[in-house]
Amino acid sequence: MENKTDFQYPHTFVLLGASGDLAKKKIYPTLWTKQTVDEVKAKTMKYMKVRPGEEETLKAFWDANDYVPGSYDKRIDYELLNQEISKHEKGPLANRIFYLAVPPTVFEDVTINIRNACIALKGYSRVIIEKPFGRDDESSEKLSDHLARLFKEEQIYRIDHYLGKEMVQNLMTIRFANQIFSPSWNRENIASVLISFKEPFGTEGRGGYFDSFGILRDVMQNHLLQILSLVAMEKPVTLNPNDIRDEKVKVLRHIKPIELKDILVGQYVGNPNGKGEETQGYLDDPTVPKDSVTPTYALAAIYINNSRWEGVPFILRCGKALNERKAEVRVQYKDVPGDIFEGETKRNELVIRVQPGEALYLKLMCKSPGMKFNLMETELDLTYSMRYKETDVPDAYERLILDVFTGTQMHFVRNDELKEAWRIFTPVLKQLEEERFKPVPYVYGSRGPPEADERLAQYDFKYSGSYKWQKPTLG
Ligand SMILES: NC(=O)C1=CN([C@@H]2O[C@H](COP(=O)(O)OP(=O)(O)OC[C@H]3O[C@@H](n4cnc5c(N)ncnc54)[C@H](OP(=O)(O)O)[C@@H]3O)[C@@H](O)[C@H]2O)C=CC1
Ligand SMILES: O=C1O[C@H](COP(=O)(O)O)[C@@H](O)[C@H](O)[C@H]1O
Repeated sequence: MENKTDFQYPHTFVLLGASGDLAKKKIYPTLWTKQTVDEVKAKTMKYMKVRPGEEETLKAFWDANDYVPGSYDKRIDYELLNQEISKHEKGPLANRIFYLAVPPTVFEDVTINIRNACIALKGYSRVIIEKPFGRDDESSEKLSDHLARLFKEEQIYRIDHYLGKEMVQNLMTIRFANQIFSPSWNRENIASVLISFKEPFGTEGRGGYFDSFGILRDVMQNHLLQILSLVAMEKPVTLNPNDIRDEKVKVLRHIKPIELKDILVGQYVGNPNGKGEETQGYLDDPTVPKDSVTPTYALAAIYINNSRWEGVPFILRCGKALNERKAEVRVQYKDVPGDIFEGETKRNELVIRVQPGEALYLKLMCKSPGMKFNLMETELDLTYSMRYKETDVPDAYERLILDVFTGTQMHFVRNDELKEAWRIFTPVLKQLEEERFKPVPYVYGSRGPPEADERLAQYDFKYSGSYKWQKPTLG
């Protein structure tokens, strides 16, 4: 039987929303890393990572692009698109991938028109979709039902680009290919798990979109919850994508909907001593309503009601306009019982740094080197830039788009996962919005609202303040 993903056959990649922000910043640069239209090209060029010597390949890449203008809701335009694609489909097999980088308002029209006018006749048709997958359980289900009427689940690739990040993909390996972690990965040994996302910039004039979603929908309900499920799930039966996603769904089903008492929401205010953008608070963004209560920061404690995790807080924390860019997982072990070191021991912590600079480090206690018998905090450290100097870590979208070509759904969100995620978040989102719950302020460029550190302590995450890291020097 012929291999339908064989790259000798034409694969048409249709980017709906080619002139938009997502296309410009993520999709074209990804496709290139390996488009026509001078307009698209001009907008995109500054985001393309072009290495010396790749100029010819870049030219060939742009030459292979066509731009078909049209309306999202007019079938005739899709028929023209279909004709355009067909021109390139010589030979017996040809596949089509449709990337929907379009606003949610046109989503239904676009998918119906693709289904009615653009389905491949000589190969597979796959659709890649990006969040928002709805804004609550009801709207998400409506969208899922709509898609299910048009496409089979195996044709739908729901992107959560965090699932394409090196260290997120590494979570399963760290957990299930190392006997050292498996026996301690439970409530007996682990005090808390902290999963953080921090960005050092605010909405910068793009608050219009953000304001109707907020950080909980933008980051927590998807990226952070996906990471949580990989950290907490049971070992899958095999590496088959459905076996893995079965386990992710199972662990999510053990989580009750988040309650208001377990959530802290914040909104950034300008820093009067800052420079440029830093002086601007969220409400100063002209595209944001002046009385907006949309959170730009959130911390939530999630409990997994199963025998492995009962009582262990999984703290999800995310925010914009903070002091740094960072995404990481901190698995904090419990205090050593029966301490013989007069309270000097500090908790072990396994840190999985997703970005920037992939790293895995385990904080542990050692005797300080030398004659004394003092304890000191130190680490076992795997820093990717040091250990894997020659390896180019691909961008999340590069991996994920390649997965679509090859039909690998392991790193994509299945319909039932999405349903569970909305079940967990919808009640609290509704409550926050219906009560117009006021977020606590935090200063642009800070670590977030001071109240967040109090919450961390409340949820059994201990910060010692004494750990000092010495960056290894070469030689
Ligand atoms: N391989 C590598 O590249 C390694 C790098 N390092 C670096 O060393 C430095 C220190 O390591 P780190 O693991 O952060 O250890 P720390 O113990 O210094 O800090 C742990 C985390 O606690 C949070 N924190 C800071 N202040 C408080 C507070 N008052 N209350 C509660 N939480 C607080 C910070 O995160 P937040 O601000 O997000 O709350 C911080 O990341 C970091 O810059 C780290 O990147 C360390 C080891 C290996
Ligand atoms: O999905 C989103 O992610 C980006 C952050 O992605 P990263 O890969 O740069 O960490 C965030 O800026 C955006 O608000 C959100 O929608």
